[in-house]
Amino acid sequence: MLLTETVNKIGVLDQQAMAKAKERLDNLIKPPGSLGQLERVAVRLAGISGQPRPHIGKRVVIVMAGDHGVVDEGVSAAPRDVTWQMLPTFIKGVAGIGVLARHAGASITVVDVGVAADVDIPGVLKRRVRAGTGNIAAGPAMTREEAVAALEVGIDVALAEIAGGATLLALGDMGIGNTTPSSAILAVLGGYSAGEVTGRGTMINDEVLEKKRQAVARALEINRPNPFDGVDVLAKVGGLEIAGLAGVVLGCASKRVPVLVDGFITAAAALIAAAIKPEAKNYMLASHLSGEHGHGLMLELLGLTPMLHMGMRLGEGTGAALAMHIIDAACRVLDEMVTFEEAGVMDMEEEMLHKED
Ligand SMILES: Cc1cc2ncn([C@H]3O[C@H](COP(=O)(O)O)[C@@H](O)[C@H]3O)c2cc1C
Ligand SMILES: O=C(O)c1cccnc1
Repeated sequence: MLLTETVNKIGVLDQQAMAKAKERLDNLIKPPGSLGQLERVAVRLAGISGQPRPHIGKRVVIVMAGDHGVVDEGVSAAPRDVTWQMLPTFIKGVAGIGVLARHAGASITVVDVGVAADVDIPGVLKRRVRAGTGNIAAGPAMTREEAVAALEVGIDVALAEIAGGATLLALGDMGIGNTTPSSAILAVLGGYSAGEVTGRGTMINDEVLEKKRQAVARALEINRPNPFDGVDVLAKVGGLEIAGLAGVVLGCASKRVPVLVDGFITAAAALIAAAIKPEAKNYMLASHLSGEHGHGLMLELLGLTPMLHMGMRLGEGTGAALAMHIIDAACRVLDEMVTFEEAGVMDMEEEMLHKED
């Protein structure tokens, strides 16, 4: 089975490459640690790739799309059909992710893992496991077999991109209603109540927010997901695009390729991947802190520090695409800055010794 095979390949970070990267950063012509998180990102990339001076070349944003039965509860400000209607705009490069991916030199791969409408959109990879999930406020989102199939779609897509030369993948989501299952996932895996994790998604009003909280509470009550079984949580209160994205994380981790987590929905997918295989967290980088309430709690559970604080709350992979600029900057600093020795600049320790003389 592709899932088991992939999970078994996921291991620890390369400590030797990290130590070498850290040593070089400490010897560059600057006070130690003065480039802050940029340095920590560079060290993490070294540990992921196993290269003391990592190079990021081809990068791809993978946008997974799926629909959600829970939309019937009136939890979103947008109608279900917006899910499929957005897909051609991704392909044309005119949506938020189109612009930001282009700006970051990334291509976009759009995958239909579970759109409800009977449509075929040119340019979209059709890997539909089922036409939308069941309503989680009334029963499970999908069967365990469907959850595994959707996870494997994600693994398959990630492995194909990596085989095609991608050295960095970013997660993007499209699915009206998907902040509801994402809230439910956070509640189960973080041990929170529905009230603590449910936010405004597409900027819903107070009345809709209350309905959404109740839908999340009912989803937890009716389905009783097992927090120690990531696939069970995914099948009972997840989503098809969330499953696909969790699969992308596992695929990247199995190939030692860094994966950029975007906002609330992709972080829910990252939580599922981490519940399936805790070491998968090693290969994740948090791009930004979303404006969606609860995203910070997810990143905390994952042990990730976001690079950007932009108040973005769109999804689609937009925050992840923007953070690619930081990834590039981190690699270039590590590779292109010179050491005290290379520059013939007296290093700080040496100077201290002189002062003591
Ligand atoms: C036009 C439009 C474009 C989007 N692109 C991403 N989302 C984001 O909003 C949705 C989640 O919010 P909720 O759970 O409140 O429905 C997802 O599709 C997510 O990708 C969009 C939403 C809309 C309306
Ligand atoms: O954090 C996100 O990515 C997000 C938040 C609200 C709606 N859609 C996406």
